[in-house]
Amino acid sequence: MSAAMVRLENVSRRYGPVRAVEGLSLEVRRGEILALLGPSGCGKTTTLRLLAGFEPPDGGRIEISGRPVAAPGVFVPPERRRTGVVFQDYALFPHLTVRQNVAYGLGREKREARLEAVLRLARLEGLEERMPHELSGGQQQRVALARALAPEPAVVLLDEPFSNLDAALRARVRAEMRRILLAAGTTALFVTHDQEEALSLADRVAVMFEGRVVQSATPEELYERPADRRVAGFVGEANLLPGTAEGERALCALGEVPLREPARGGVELMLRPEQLALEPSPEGEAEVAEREFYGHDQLVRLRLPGGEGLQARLPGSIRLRPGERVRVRALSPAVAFPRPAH
Ligand SMILES: Nc1ncnc2c1ncn2[C@@H]1O[C@H](COP(=O)(O)OP(=O)(O)OP(=O)(O)O)[C@@H](O)[C@H]1O
Repeated sequence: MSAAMVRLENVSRRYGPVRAVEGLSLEVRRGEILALLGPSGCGKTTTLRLLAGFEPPDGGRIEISGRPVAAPGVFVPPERRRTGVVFQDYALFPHLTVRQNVAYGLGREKREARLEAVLRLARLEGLEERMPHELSGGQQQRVALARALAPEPAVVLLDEPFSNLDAALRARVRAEMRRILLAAGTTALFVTHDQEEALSLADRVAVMFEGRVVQSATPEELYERPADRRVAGFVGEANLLPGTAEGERALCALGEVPLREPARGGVELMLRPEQLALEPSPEGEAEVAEREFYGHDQLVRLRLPGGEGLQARLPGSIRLRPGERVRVRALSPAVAFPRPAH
């Protein structure tokens, strides 16, 4: 396993009575792209600012490349942390050309060779003499990324890097950014509130709620084995059903369902909509309530006899009508959470 390039240990930051970051611990490994994912106001931007050194933490320890940059009695200023920052609005210098923007912050000795390499890496050849206002949003973002990468930082920090781009452009720019970061071999941490962005771009995702990280995992692990119901609902759509676990399986309104991890007693079962298969049957336990057709697939809302709702994601070609009865089967094991206390 590669060493941690960035380490935050029990870091806190308050603004008056607001605990923006509270006991946060997190590691970013050398060469990985980590997404810090959480709802608005959970402290993502504050974490990024603490890492960049724009403000000091109230407590805890931050290390970059094995060196403490913030700890009791230690505070290394931003320009000596070896971090590159890509701001949400890119913050390009409007009166400087693309070349001058990227060259900013490069020492004179290394400048020419490194500048050409970074411009090529970020596919900015041919745009070097343009001014920022003469560029598209995606191109501006590549300039901001090139400027951050130019001094070969230990870690690149990106704040909501796609929020200024329209939806159609986002997926393409995302793949492009991943390609550039991988080619640069850099360690990167980006913050986002968009689960799709986090899952599709990052090697690992850290989910943050109320100032702390509650789970760090690969995108697949996070989606398939969320730590609790809140993470489950934040990283995707989650069906939650009460059940009784008996080791490797559980009993619930769908009958017997296999479990990912053995459990016993009262549990709450989590099944993703695409884990459910439906079969029309007059004796089926569920009734089709609604159907949303998307072409490539469809979302079918079901009602169980106890009144609980369920959602199933199915190929668009399967025809089901509201009012029809269906049998519901789990195609893969459910995750069992402890039953919430009422
Ligand atoms: N300079 C500040 N002064 C006072 N409160 C602040 C300051 N900066 C952030 N906060 C508060 O700290 C909390 C965390 O803010 P932060 O910007 O880190 O969240 P975020 O997860 O990045 O949210 P968003 O996705 O909306 O940008 C919020 O309640 C915010 O209002």
